[in-house]
Amino acid sequence: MTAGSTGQNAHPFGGGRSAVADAGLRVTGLTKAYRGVAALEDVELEVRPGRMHGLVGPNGAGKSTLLAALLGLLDPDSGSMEFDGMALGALRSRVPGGIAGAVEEARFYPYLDAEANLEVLARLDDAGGMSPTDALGRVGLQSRASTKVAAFSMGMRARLGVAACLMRSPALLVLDEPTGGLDPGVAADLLALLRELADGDVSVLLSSHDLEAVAGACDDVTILVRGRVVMSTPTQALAGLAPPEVVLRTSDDDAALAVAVSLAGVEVRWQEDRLVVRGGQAALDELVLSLAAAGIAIRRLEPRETPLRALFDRLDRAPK
Ligand SMILES: Nc1ncnc2c1ncn2[C@@H]1O[C@H](COP(=O)(O)OP(=O)(O)OP(=O)(O)O)[C@@H](O)[C@H]1O
Repeated sequence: MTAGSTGQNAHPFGGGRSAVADAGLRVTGLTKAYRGVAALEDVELEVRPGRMHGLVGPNGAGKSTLLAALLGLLDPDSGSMEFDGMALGALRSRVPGGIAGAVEEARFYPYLDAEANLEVLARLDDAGGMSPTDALGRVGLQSRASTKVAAFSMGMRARLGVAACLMRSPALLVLDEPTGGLDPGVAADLLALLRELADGDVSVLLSSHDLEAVAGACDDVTILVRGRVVMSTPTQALAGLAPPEVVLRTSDDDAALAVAVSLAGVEVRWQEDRLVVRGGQAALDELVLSLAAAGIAIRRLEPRETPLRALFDRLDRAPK
């Protein structure tokens, strides 16, 4: 699917939006089923102005369905979607200050250069926003304006997709898996670009199944599992929600087990021939000090998973 847009005249790009009551995006009770099978169930989502918001969930969680509904590419069965306090359905005019984005990857003519591709879009979709040249500059592709898109890497295509959206001067940029298929370094660069936009005047809503990457870049995260929101929180609050499991190897694992079970806040179990412990940072610090005091040397203390992965797995396993 290609870029879609909704917008309104009342709050053009930039100035004045913060004064709007109910500013930003608010989704309430959104439901969508495909042939009777629920893809979204009673979804609530809020993206406040100037924030970068990650929508995270495993495959099939409903992320693309939700973003497609926001971009007007499919109709939900029920619920409401409002932007700056106005129903999205009523905002399908192509004017600055609305929502722009892409579900699935943005597509371009491979035999045209980057600037020509954006010029085609500008002619088709006179959004009155940034010029192709300015949009290319904004995403760091100014030196590639005359390069045919056929020669573009996936990272450059992703940036060009962002540039296409920026030509609509959106207040909210909606991107489905923008880092999907990108090498970690390229993905990090793209997230840094989106972060810059969010630090400017474009709120960003992006989907991903990489909770770590999202948590590192976004201000807020909403976790969607099987069509339902299971958590929506500032990303700072994620740390410590689910302490990770840690593999512990010592000079005397049997004695270490006895020490660990005696400590509050530490869960310990054997997994095959290894000790696996789980606890918050303070509890693990206490374990380390207690092992040292008992004359037990620590040979390995290594997370088996990141805290966010632990959280994600726990939410994914939770009963419906
Ligand atoms: N056009 C469709 N027809 C029927 N079922 C669909 C359609 N699109 C999505 N679904 C189903 O709706 C559910 C949510 O799909 P969706 O693509 O929104 O999830 P997602 O979180 O974006 O997954 P992924 O990360 O794999 O893209 C899935 O069970 C999917 O099979």
